[in-house]
Amino acid sequence: MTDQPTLFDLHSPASDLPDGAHHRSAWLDIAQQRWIVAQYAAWAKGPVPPHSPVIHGHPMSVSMLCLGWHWTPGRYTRRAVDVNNAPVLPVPDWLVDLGRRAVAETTGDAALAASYTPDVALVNHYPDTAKMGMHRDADERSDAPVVSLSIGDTCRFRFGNAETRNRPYTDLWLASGDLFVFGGPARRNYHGVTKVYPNTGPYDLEIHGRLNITLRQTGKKG
Ligand SMILES: O=C(O)CCC(=O)C(=O)O
Ligand SMILES: [Fe+2]
Repeated sequence: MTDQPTLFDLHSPASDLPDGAHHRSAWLDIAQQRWIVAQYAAWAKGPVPPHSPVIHGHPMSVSMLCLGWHWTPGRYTRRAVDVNNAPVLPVPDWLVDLGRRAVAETTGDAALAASYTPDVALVNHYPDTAKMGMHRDADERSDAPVVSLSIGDTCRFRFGNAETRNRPYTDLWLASGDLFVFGGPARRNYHGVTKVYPNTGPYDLEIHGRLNITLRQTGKKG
């Protein structure tokens, strides 16, 4: 029990975050979260099922579902080259709209929000013991922000600096419905998920573990 987040931990000060990184708690209400879980169930039926990408010979502990473009380490392709070579589903318009609202509300930059057109969504499902090592989202040519939505179990999220996987970094807790946006000077900062806290999500969501959606703009043409 000692490694469960305490009430104090859950209110980690957002002011610790570097410029360009923003955290909004409970940004999605429970009805929106439930609806997104239902969309996930539909996406997971295919044509490309969730899969664990292999990095340096090791499968990731998360299972990933891609919309818009398929991600494999280092590149985006239209077909799921490492799964079944089927074309991935498009990014739905409601998700693009949600991304624009997220950018507008966190950055206050209306022009940036209006031009934000995420063409890929990576949907990661974290079972109880899954983690994601410190990495940079660096396979996109565009500097447009990354918008991240969390649903289900709470995780400990580590947001660091652009140079190394090590300190300085900020640990914060992403709970169900939370929004995290990183762009501008923080767009290439290292980040990762160091722990998921089992059974901490809303009891009435039809998902076990944690779901995270990141929206990105690849900068790729057609
Ligand atoms: O699960 C998260 O909160 C972060 C996911 C992430 O960093 C990624 O998909 O690149
Ligand atoms: Fe990432």
